[in-house]
Amino acid sequence: MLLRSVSEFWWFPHMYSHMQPHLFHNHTSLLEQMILNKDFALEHGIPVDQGYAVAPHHSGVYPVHPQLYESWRKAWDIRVTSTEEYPHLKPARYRKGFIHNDIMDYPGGPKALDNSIMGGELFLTVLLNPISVFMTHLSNYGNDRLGLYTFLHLADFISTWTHLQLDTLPPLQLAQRYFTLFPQQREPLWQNPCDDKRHRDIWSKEKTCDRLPKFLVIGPQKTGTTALSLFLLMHPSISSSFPGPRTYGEVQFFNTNNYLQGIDWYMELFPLPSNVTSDFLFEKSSAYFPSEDAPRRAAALLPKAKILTMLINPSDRAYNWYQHQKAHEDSTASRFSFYDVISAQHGAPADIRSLQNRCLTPGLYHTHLERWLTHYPVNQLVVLDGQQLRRDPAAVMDEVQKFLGVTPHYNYSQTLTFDQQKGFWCQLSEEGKTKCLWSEGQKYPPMEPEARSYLSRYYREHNIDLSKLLHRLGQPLPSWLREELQKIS
Ligand SMILES: Nc1ncnc2c1ncn2[C@@H]1O[C@H](COP(=O)(O)OS(=O)(=O)O)[C@@H](OP(=O)(O)O)[C@H]1O
Repeated sequence: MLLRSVSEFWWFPHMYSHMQPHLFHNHTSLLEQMILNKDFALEHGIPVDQGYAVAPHHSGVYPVHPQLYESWRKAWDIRVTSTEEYPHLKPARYRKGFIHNDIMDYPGGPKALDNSIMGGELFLTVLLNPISVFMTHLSNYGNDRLGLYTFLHLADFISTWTHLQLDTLPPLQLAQRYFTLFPQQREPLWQNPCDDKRHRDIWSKEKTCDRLPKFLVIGPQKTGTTALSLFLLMHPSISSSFPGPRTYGEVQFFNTNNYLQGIDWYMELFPLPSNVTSDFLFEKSSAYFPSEDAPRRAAALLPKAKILTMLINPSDRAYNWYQHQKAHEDSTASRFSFYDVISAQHGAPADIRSLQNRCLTPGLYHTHLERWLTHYPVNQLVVLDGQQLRRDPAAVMDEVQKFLGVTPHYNYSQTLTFDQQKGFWCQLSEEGKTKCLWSEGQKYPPMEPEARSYLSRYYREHNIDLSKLLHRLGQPLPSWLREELQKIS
């Protein structure tokens, strides 16, 4: 009987029966189940080209199960789903859409019917959202008579009490309209699937949130973050991410398009800790510090993480960075002197202005720290002194251990040694060998006085703001900042 009326309803382009995709870890078997269903549909002339699917039990869409997205696209060319519950489970009117792997997910409405038609939650959902999607289950609603009742009355109530005009479109067009209305929602904001039991329940049992970092070293670049990472890894309870692909060993998840790969991609880059409570995973991506996106995204996924930042005099940082670019044969850095780059004015060629921007902007420490502090509480962020790390790394590492609360206490003064030839502190192995970061010491000449005084002036107000911020945070002023402030007075 149903097959005779195929043009009257939409087929369920999913797996055979009502299977939950997050229970299938293996992509191939998930796909097989979908193909079984599709073969059935094809055999009986049921249309399968609508590009729209809903996940049974809301499983696999959010928290994202990449296997589902892959199979959906391969088997059914799914382009849109209205499976609900992203990223906040309640209330319904606050739900948002997102796009992952080119599949659009936009929010649906309540599953359960309550007394919310007449001015309640259901009514508000329609009133406050230009687009609402509702699903009903034949079996849930007394063969859907209750569903019919509810929506007829809802429409009635809305047309009686408001000037809203109700309209409808097929799923794909509706989703397109949705993301035109809310372009800012196109990008997902990943949250920790283990923070909410309801999310955990519809997440694969083979995945674990233990593979997420407990702290981040956020940079900025050229302040000594690689040395800090090397020293951190000497601690028996601390491990880092594996080297990220294509980003010079850094993961760069929160600040780049890597973020769009999803959290499975991110978690794969971490080892499984042997002891979840005492092991500390971290990653260092020094471009996180000045990133507009990183603090918001990091705080959504890792709200409890500790944030380590290392600062040196921003003028020195700019100079080190420029020399680094030059050593890596950046064509603009090779053609223009440091002074030319930092002092370029508005009308200067675009390439030099772009290099200038990348060189100077990370040094606006106060601005970037304030951004991190709008997303993380003060006690989760520490500002380390990069100049002190160069002079007395054991003291900095003691401060870091205390801040992280990592055990056992590791004695860095016995395991770090100063290499006179290289001019840096290096790791001393048990066999008495030294492991340094660079094979040679610094190769470039000191900064010219003209450039230094230009930058001192350039960063003056920012340094004053930074000192006020550190004061507010109860964190000591690094020596370089004191020196810069003395120049002002
Ligand atoms: N112990 C030790 N060994 C080696 N290098 C040390 C050390 N402590 C601090 N530094 C300083 O670190 C500077 C490089 O900073 P980063 O590691 O943050 O650079 S990067 O952004 O990751 O490329 C690097 O800057 P350059 O000298 O300009 O290369 C060093 O001055």
